[in-house]
Amino acid sequence: MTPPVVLTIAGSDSGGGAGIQADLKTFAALGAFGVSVITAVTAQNTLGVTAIHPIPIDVVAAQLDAVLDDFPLAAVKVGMIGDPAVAELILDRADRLPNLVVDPVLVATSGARLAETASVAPLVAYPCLLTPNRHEAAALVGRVIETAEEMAVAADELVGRGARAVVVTGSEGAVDVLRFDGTTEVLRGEPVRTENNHGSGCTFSSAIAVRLAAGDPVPTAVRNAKSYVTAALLGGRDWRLGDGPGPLDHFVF
Ligand SMILES: Nc1ncnc2c1ncn2[C@@H]1O[C@H](COP(=O)(O)OP(=O)(O)OP(=O)(O)O)[C@@H](O)[C@H]1O
Ligand SMILES: Cc1ncc(COP(=O)(O)O)c(N)n1
Repeated sequence: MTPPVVLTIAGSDSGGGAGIQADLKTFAALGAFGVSVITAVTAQNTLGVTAIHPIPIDVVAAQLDAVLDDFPLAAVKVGMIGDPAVAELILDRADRLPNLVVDPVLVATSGARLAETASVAPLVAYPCLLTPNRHEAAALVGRVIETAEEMAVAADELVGRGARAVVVTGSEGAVDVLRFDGTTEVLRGEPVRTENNHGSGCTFSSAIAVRLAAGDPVPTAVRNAKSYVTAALLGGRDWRLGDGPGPLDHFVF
């Protein structure tokens, strides 16, 4: 059977745990055919990021148009975009990008800055499904976010700016807050004790995109994606890949 085609527009992680590599593994694990538009090449491993090379905007646009000219897309995930021009490009082609999920990647788990807040700002006002972690949500609304209540207020504020739905993720505590269609849902997952969480946000947003492509309504897609991330965290809990925070086991099933 022909699988749904899901696109990732994101940066490459040479360490294979986050970015394009995590996205394509997630798509494959969950039954979608992945296509990709690379916005930046990072030299990265589990210990940190040593170089970032943004791809020239005309090459980013050429990749996107090559994909759009030949594939029927069922969903699109956006990750690291180092340049506001990439956000403008996505907005320009948005009517051909269904089920748009935007992970506003700003800082890697290792602490390295991957993008400026201004580079994702144009997309935040578009009716997409936005998946900031607490720190990214804080950067977007301009104040510190700690509690689930503060996550809910921030999610509501971001919906007010134009997002269709917002999930603020809580990392290790496994408490996420979804704001969609006038209601707030607090999702309490199983906290996994692990060092290996590199790429959890990339994996989560990619899994949401696949579930939307499969026809799940937004709240179901988010819950299913969360279950998948928990399973992938549990699967990779005891392996050692690199000396720093390692990747998840995307093929845990
Ligand atoms: N240790 C953990 N145990 C259970 N769930 C976790 C854990 N760490 C992250 N998660 C879940 O993973 C998903 C992704 O959230 P997270 O906050 O880690 O994203 P992120 O910080 O943006 O990740 P990244 O920086 O890798 O993009 C959320 O559903 C979150 O609850
Ligand atoms: C290319 C790229 N995209 C996204 C992330 C965020 O993932 P994490 O916060 O787990 O490092 C990353 N490290 N690298």
